[in-house]
Amino acid sequence: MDLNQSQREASELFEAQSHIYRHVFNYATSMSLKCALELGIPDAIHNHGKPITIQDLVLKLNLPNEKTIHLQRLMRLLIHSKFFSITRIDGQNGEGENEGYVLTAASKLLLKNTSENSQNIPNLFSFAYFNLDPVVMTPWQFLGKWFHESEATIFETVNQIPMWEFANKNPKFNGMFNDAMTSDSRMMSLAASDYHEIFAGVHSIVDVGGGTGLYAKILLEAFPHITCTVLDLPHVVADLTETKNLKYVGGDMFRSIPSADVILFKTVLHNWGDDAVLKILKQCRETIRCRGEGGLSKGKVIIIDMVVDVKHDQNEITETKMVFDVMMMFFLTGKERTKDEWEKLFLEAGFSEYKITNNLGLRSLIEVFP
Ligand SMILES: C[S@@+](CC[C@H](N)C(=O)[O-])C[C@H]1O[C@@H](n2cnc3c(N)ncnc32)[C@H](O)[C@@H]1O
Ligand SMILES: O=c1cc(-c2ccc(O)cc2)oc2c(O)c(O)ccc12
Repeated sequence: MDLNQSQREASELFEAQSHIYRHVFNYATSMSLKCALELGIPDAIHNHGKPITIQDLVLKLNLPNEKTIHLQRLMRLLIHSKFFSITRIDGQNGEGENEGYVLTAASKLLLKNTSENSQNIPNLFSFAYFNLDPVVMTPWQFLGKWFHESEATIFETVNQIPMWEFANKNPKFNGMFNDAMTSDSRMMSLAASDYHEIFAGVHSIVDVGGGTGLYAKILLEAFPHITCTVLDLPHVVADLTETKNLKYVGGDMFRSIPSADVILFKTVLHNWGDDAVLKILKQCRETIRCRGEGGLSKGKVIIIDMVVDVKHDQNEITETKMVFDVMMMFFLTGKERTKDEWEKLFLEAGFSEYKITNNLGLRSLIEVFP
């Protein structure tokens, strides 16, 4: 059927309305996901060991029977958002056909961190839980206000002090943030064994801003001959257990970075603006130069962070990288960088070459050479 001009305009506006509603209510999907995590739905489905009917799910979650229909509707949204899937179950004892919920790749990553599911098995429960907590979500309400104010970040507009200081003063926030970052680091175990070439000839690593050391442990498991020093702020590394080849140093990367064959920054440099990153990279360049003069291997810097690539990345990946970019800007004065933006910093800091490996999903591994 041919549409006339006014029908075409109306259709375009209805589409625009739908687009607006989808984005205005994006938070409803996030909050429904949070609800599923609070209720323990992924674990209940996982522990059932086979597709679970809505009736059994209500029982497992200890919910009142009258909430069955509400749970079913929550599940319908989360199935549509690819967090769960539904499959047919052949009825037993002549009960006829039924349907059961199963996990998807996304909900398998959201199982709670039980002892059965610990260490290096990827798990993003703590990451999701932290980012859906009111402490993290509330400041987003004040973006407009922040644009009129003089604080460097929205975190300061809302909490009066920068985030790292806040973490130092609030053990609960510090614990939740570190757990979230550790949970994000677990994903790295999926690619560690691909890095034989990258870590060939490497005997020592300093993981700068390495948090509680999970990524260091993943690397040491894959390359046991290496020794690793994790440098982080004193309140982050206090009371952590060292091993023969894993040491912790409490300090400030802007003051001093211990020397090593590899100076590693995993999701650290995107927390900072260009001036701060340049300062850190120049310091790394100097450390590497001095090692060369001392007859040691010159070494390299390894950065694990996002590289924004609108031309080649899928739309969903680009959107996520841009969300991280504004999150880094509003909360930490940081940014997600394009290849050209990274290159400019490397050259300005005195490095001559770099190589990007893309096998970490949203993140890339960048080797930077003197
Ligand atoms: C986003 S987290 C990344 C942690 C870890 N690399 C990971 O990927 O899980 C950034 C880390 O930088 C640390 N950090 C912030 N300022 C620092 C400083 N001045 N010196 C050393 N570490 C710092 C934080 O405490 C935090 O652990
Ligand atoms: O996923 C995150 C979240 C944060 C974050 C968001 C809001 C806050 O009030 C504090 C922290 O920070 C992150 C971060 O620094 C990082 O390097 C990776 C991920 C996240």
